[in-house]
Amino acid sequence: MKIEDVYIWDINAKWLGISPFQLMENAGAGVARIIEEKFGKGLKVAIFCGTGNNGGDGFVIARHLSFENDVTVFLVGDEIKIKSEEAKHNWEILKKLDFVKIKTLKDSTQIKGLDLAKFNVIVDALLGAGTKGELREPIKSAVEKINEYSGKARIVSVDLPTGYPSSVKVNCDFAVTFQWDKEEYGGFERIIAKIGYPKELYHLIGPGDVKFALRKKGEHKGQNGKLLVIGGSEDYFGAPYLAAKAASYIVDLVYLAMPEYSARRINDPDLILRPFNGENFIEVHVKRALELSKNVDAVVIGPGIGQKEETKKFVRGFVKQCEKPLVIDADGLKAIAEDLNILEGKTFVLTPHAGEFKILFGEKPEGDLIEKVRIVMEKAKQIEGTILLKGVYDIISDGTTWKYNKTGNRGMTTGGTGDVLSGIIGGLLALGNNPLRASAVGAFLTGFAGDIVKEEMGENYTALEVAKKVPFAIKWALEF
Ligand SMILES: NC(=O)C1=CN([C@@H]2O[C@H](COP(=O)(O)OP(=O)(O)OC[C@H]3O[C@@H](n4cnc5c(N)ncnc54)[C@H](O)[C@@H]3O)[C@@H](O)[C@H]2O)[C@@H](O)CC1
Ligand SMILES: [K+]
Repeated sequence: MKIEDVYIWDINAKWLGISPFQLMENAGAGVARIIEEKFGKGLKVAIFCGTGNNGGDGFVIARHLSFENDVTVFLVGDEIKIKSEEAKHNWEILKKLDFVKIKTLKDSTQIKGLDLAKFNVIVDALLGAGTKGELREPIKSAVEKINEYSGKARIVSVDLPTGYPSSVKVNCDFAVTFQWDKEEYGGFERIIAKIGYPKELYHLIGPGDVKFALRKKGEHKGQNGKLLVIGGSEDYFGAPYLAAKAASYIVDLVYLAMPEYSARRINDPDLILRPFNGENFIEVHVKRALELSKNVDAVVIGPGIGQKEETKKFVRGFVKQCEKPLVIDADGLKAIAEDLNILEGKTFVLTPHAGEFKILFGEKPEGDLIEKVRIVMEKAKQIEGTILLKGVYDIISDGTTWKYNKTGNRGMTTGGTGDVLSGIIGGLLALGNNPLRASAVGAFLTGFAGDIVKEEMGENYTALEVAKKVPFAIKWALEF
């Protein structure tokens, strides 16, 4: 696992209601259990704690070990610097215990004079994942003190050897790392303690994914994404409009390419209209559509584009030559279903519901979540692209991994929510997200926007209302 994944999962775990108190308790209990398993009981243990949450884990370890061992806690730093609620809570408990000795070490001279010879286990709970820059005093002296006993006592680091990855770091026998071994870690022995994260974190999309997908890049117009939406026909003008409108809340610029006939009905200053002559897209339009695509970061094609034979040829012609990441939706899916080979070598997302999935792949995704996942993954692997199967649970796979989404409600069966979804995915692709993340976050945000609308007006709403709540869904996630 990467540290980036852990950042996302921490937020999603909180969203599931898993509290920092639970995690800290499990972390501390896990380390204490491993220490007793490895070294037995009746130990003399020194636990060096910092004032952050790594230190908080140390307070919990002290309590767990105190039952059958002789424990001394060295708090390195001032008690008033213990900031987080969970660390403070565990510190207050510790202070009530008569059988745990506590010594506060506020400066390095106190640390330098310490004699630790009587301890057979030293726990390093000074600093962990929150370390910034070179070690400062008095932490630095505490690290040096611990290292004096390297080879004499068993040294166990909590999460990370304090100081890692710099050269001044605790020289531990092993570190107890939580839940996942991170790819970035190396050069010290690690034992993993699970701390109560459920399997959902691998697959369920939450606000952590959104935060990660929406980090702003530039300060200039156009640096935060340019999207082209191609859709509309003599029969439909609302569908491409909804896709473009939704995307306009995510990227800096949205170009909306539509047949002139229906483009005349659009009057929205947030969008840049690019009308094409006639009533429907036809093959001769491919060249100009490709030119437009050169100026953007991603393209959505399909909403309301219709199913005329000429139009389907246009879609296939465009997709085949387009070099930008693509979202192919609605009637666009029906056009490419006739020749999936044109997708070869492309970066793309297909967004079918179950019926469109059957048209694309000749098989209806049925069964429970796991069975549907199997089918979606298999097809994604086959076409070497990303598929988002829309449903009560949206399922997303790029053929290698899969995600699912549970936001949304019954009201979203209203026409046009699929167009909003494809617009948002397009926007997220234009921001530089990979297709899996763009689709996953797109599904989450669309459903969440729908949930916000439902809160306000019940289940009888329309897709435009969903699009307009997208910024609120994003704001909620970013502030989570
Ligand atoms: N979900 C999570 O995030 C979990 C985190 N846990 C623990 O929480 C730790 C992270 O906690 P925090 O974010 O509070 O960070 P840390 O406790 O690792 O460090 C923060 C503290 O270190 C000080 N500090 C930072 N850089 C320093 C430097 N170079 N020299 C001296 N002092 C420095 C800061 O002023 C602050 O007091 C993890 O390593 C792990 O041990 C566990 O409780 C399990 C769950
Ligand atoms: K540590």
